[in-house]
Amino acid sequence: MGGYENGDSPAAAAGDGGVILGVDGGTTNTVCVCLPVAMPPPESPGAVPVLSRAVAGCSNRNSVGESAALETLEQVMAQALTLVNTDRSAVRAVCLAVSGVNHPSDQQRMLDWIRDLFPGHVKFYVENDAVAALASGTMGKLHGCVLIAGTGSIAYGVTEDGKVARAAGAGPVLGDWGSGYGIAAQALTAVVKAYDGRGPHTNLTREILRKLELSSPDELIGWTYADPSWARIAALVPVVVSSAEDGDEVANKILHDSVQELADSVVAVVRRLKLCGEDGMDQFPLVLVGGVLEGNKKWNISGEVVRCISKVFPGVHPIRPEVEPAIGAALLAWNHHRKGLKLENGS
Ligand SMILES: Nc1ncnc2c1ncn2[C@@H]1O[C@H](COP(=O)(O)OP(=O)(O)OP(=O)(O)O)[C@@H](O)[C@H]1O
Repeated sequence: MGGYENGDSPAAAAGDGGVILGVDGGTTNTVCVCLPVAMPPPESPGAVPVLSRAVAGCSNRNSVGESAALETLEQVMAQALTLVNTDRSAVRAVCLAVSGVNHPSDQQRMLDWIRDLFPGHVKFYVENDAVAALASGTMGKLHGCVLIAGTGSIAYGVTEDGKVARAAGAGPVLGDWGSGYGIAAQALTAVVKAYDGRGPHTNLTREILRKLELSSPDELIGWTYADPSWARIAALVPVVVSSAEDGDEVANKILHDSVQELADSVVAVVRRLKLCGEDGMDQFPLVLVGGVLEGNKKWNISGEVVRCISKVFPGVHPIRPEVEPAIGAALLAWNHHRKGLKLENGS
């Protein structure tokens, strides 16, 4: 990922204009990137001059508690600055996009905390991590909708005047059926139902048992109780996809229903934010992120989701980001900082 030009010292690479930090804080890990303030607007993802990139562990306060999450954020930002031989005094703006920031009170608490770490002139933007994913597809512009489908799923939209809306993303108990967990849980349920005689025969039984090295559906009970972590269940999605590709009707129905769920969450967000007019023809970006939306040989989940959405909103403009969310967060802060400078200069 990026780096500074050969021959430049890190401090020179940071330049007199100072630096911007972008942080993508997740449950699995936390990434911080450092960009120079003095850079031309990047015309392509490859043109973003990343000065440094640091990685740390989980910073979701719902998973590890507030003090551990804040400590991780502080460490990862310090490490990114050390890698360019500079310190907090060089920072002009920071965007923290962190999972678990769902409410204005979460945002306010984090702002109060981060203000004490940096000099008074630094500008801060605290957002949900979905915002960094959106910005990674729009190169820092906050407008449009992002659909994330990994272990969990969420649709999150932002308008140019700052209104936000989300749909799904509430966890499996509250109906995220398009998520990796949702798809795999439906597949496991179908296997158990078929075994009981409550549902149709499905090749998912053979394929899932083979994958888990179990010999009977009875053993699934012990397997799920042994460790019900969402990611462990969600890891079965490729088995569902390959069974559907091989013509299994139950697997195909699970994927079609999940595609509809994902499309419905995007449509709900676009409607609520009026990102598209009544005729559905206005163009709006839809950034697609997460393992479930990766391309497959035959069963193209993201392609099907976009096809469903475009029946309602033909103006949908799908984007697969070419930069990581932390760079999206940094570009967002960089854009805000640049606009602020222009206003100060009266241009
Ligand atoms: N080829 C594939 N087709 C469909 N799904 C896949 C494919 N490869 C991996 N997956 C699924 O993608 C999910 C993991 O995606 P990702 O790594 O984006 O999620 P995560 O970061 O663990 O979750 P979250 O974004 O909710 O924190 C798992 O459910 C996995 O089974």
